[in-house]
Amino acid sequence: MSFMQSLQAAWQRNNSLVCVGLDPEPSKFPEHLRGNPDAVFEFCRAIVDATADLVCTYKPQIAHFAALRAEDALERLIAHIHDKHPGVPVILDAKRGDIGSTAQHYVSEAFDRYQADAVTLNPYLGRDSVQPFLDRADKGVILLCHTSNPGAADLQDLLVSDKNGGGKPLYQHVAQIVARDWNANGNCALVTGATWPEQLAEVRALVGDVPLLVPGIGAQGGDVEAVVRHGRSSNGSGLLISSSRAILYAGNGEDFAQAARAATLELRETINRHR
Ligand SMILES: O=c1ccn([C@@H]2O[C@H](COP(=O)(O)O)[C@@H](O)[C@H]2O)c(=O)[nH]1
Repeated sequence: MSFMQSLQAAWQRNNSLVCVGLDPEPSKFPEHLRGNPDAVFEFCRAIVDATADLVCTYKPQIAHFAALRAEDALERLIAHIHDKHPGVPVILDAKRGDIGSTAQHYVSEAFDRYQADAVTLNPYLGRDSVQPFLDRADKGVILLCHTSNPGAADLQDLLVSDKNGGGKPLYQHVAQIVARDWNANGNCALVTGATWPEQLAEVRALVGDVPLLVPGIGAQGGDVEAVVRHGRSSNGSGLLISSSRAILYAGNGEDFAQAARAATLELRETINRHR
């Protein structure tokens, strides 16, 4: 099954638009895991096993593993998700982007080494930097459009001129070229931050039913109701609403995974109330 088919199936099967972000931070782990040499894997595996029936995707952020020299834990974690929770796609949040020859290695990193189903990319280097990913029609290609951070406006809101002399913000141009030109294989999605609901609505209006990965609720303070109202697709779906810290660190005792489950359940219900 392709990423898009798995995503559609997971949206329906789990009645969920929740994407749980897997961002391990050992200083926030519960006491009983602290001395464990495999704590990163054990922590993330417990979260996954406690939430897999409530989510549409998982999104491990690669820097959180690489900084800890825990890339092998990330490989094992993704293998575990595929093995024990088949049908829940994994997005490698890597935000890659480079010239074509190097991009091929990033393709291999995401899809061969880590066996991810989709990867986040920075579109700033242009079409040829993304093409090797687009060519993997079975894999998801998720392009930064309007990110959730305060500095997103510094560059992404700058007006760019089109061929007819009209102007529009860069993020709208990204949304349009991805939906119109880069999505020939139907495997593209866009990152649009929850903290910018107006821009989210503008992107949705430009891209039809292209899926939107929406980080920025929970710890970053985005409003779930506004995200759903502005971002849902024509059938009340089309969103991967991502939360990491608010779910991972909902509890810090021995029952941390159950606390994460309760937080995921609550988020799923809040989202579904507004769909
Ligand atoms: O625009 C973006 C793109 C990616 N992220 C990533 O999502 C999570 C958010 O974590 P929270 O704890 O839910 O705030 C994190 O991995 C970021 O690198 C983003 O926040 N905004």
